[in-house]
Amino acid sequence: MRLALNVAKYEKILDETPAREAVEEPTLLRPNVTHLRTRDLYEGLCQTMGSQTFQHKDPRLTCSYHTNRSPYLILQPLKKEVVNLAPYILLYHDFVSDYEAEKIKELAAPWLQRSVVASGVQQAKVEYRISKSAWLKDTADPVIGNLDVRIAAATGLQAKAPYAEYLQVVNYGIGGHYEPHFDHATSRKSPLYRTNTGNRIATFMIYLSSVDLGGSTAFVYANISTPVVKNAAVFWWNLHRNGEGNEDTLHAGCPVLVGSKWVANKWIHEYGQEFNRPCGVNPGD
Ligand SMILES: O=C(O)CCC(=O)C(=O)O
Ligand SMILES: [Fe+2]
Repeated sequence: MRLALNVAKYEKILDETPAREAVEEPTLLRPNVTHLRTRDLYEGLCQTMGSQTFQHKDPRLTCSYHTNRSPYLILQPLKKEVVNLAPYILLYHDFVSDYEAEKIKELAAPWLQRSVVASGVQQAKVEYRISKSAWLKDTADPVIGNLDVRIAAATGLQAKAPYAEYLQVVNYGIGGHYEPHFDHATSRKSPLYRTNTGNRIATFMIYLSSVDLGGSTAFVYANISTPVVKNAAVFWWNLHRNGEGNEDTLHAGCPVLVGSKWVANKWIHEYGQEFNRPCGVNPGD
């Protein structure tokens, strides 16, 4: 009885509702920007999710214990994997412990906000970066302060403000991604220069979670993607020794298909590193 009444009720509503005009779906056009022309490469790399096996082809892509002549690392060497030579990309396995990864996420969680990117002199929310992020000062907790010490030991660079940015913690939900971009500023007007410490010479990015599917970091021109290896950290130089941006570092955070992805970024700036990474004039270095 109830069912029959419902059917009659909804048929009446349908009869009375004017037919909706066909809605034309807007076509999503990809802007004609150089790095977006690499879209197909990017999507291909996201689909292979770090399964490239170049390691077998080049003996210079090694795994080793890394002490960097630092007393800190002699006691606790890092597991370093050379993932790519040009651009130079390293993966440090087990760079943080499970406890540290959980602590960093716990400290960041209350402060997460929609991520932004540098847009001219300002910062803007854009649809090509879908995630939430928060900044953590080294004084927020001993775990964060210790991390700076370890990053400095691994890279031989100064990792504390103002020579580096605070730690940026990023969370991507399902569908979260960051399309191909450079970490360094490509314009002198960028807000990155506000601290007067130059451009971002290097990126040190720690994976604080694993992901069930998707989410690898794709290096478009290097033609590799690094899978999300929990507790591992990726390092690369954004700038050549002559201070110019290395365009081969174009990279992306692939869409997360299943799971929740967490990373922490430490961006190291040029100034203060003069004796740690001396300048050079060769545009290839
Ligand atoms: O999430 C990733 O794998 C890459 C993130 C990234 O490139 C960035 O935050 O600048
Ligand atoms: Fe990036």
